[in-house]
Amino acid sequence: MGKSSLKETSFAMNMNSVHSRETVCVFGTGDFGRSLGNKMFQCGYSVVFGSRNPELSGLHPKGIEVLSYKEAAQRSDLIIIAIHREHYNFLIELAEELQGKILVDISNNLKINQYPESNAEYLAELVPGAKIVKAFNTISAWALQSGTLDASRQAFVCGDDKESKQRVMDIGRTIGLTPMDQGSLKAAKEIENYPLQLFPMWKFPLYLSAALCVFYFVYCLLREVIYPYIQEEKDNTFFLAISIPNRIFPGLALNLLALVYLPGIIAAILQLYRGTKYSRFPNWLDHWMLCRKQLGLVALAFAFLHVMYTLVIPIRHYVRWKWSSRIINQVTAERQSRVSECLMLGSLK
Ligand SMILES: NC(=O)C1=CN([C@@H]2O[C@H](COP(=O)(O)OP(=O)(O)OC[C@H]3O[C@@H](n4cnc5c(N)ncnc54)[C@H](OP(=O)(O)O)[C@@H]3O)[C@@H](O)[C@H]2O)C=CC1
Ligand SMILES: [Cu+2]
Repeated sequence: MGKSSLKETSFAMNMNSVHSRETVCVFGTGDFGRSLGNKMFQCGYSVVFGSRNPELSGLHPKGIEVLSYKEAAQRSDLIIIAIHREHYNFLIELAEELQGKILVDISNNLKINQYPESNAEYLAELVPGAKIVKAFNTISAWALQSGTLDASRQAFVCGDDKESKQRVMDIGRTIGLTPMDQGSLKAAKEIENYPLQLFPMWKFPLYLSAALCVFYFVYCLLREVIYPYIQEEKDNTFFLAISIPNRIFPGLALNLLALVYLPGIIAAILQLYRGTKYSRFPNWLDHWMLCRKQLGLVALAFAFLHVMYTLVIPIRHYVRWKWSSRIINQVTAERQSRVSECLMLGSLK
């Protein structure tokens, strides 16, 4: 390591320790405020809570102070608002204390697009003198408490003031998250919708396979049931239960598998065409690439169904064979008994 890089490292460490002693204020001693406050405290920040009833909120590690909202606001220029949007109103009265400070909005809603504006923009309207940053809303209180952040380290951050955003991202990094800058405060609405979108990457694969399924089914229905009926008055409706599905499933599985590989090829061609691999893919291709795993899993599910149906078919054939052999046995047995009856009658005459 060169001398200059050593110097840089020690400078960075000094910067870190300066950051670590920074005081952060958290408004609200609920689940999330407590978890985030404790986590920041563990990571070396000095934490002050603001609460309606400072004397009632116990259970804080030594060294963490709980004050009234007004007092707490005066202790730091960075305040994390761990309160539900519905209770933001009281912040208007604190406008003077909050003037010029960084307010971090971490709130979520219960429904997608519940309010016309995002919670962060609403906060900006209530406290126009403050710099608002949206962050940490996709991190759960439970994950912060239990330390199981592996799957959800990404913390989306947005805000209009670059410096404030940077400070919030520094806190995120210090407590072990991976902050992702999402741009200006306009992105807050989208970030607030993230936790409410269930399995966002499954939507496209599921809709696509449903559409393909319907298409193939109608095609097979026309070809194997309706056409023979019109042409030869043949009733093939019994194909509907097993034969047709079992023809659709492997085809679907193969088609979906092809769709798993196709975007990679398109992307490669695009990169060759553009002559660089560092430019962004168009949105549709990006989304397609991101749901390849889900497409592959749906393909696997169809392949599995195909296996199950294929195993069912021999059982069906066996049952048919068993019935017909029983009938044949009965018929031959009856015929034999008739023949022997006739023989008996003949010998009697
Ligand atoms: N829980 C979670 O996992 C996550 C929560 N969030 C967001 O964090 C915010 C807080 O959530 P959470 O901690 O779970 O909620 P809680 O209900 O546990 O806490 C909310 C806190 O808000 C304070 N508060 C201030 N004014 C009022 C009021 N008028 N009525 C009621 N409470 C008031 C209270 O603190 P005090 O009594 O000290 O005044 C209360 O403890 C929400 O916006 C939520 O969307 C975001 C991500 C995850
Ligand atoms: Cu097969």
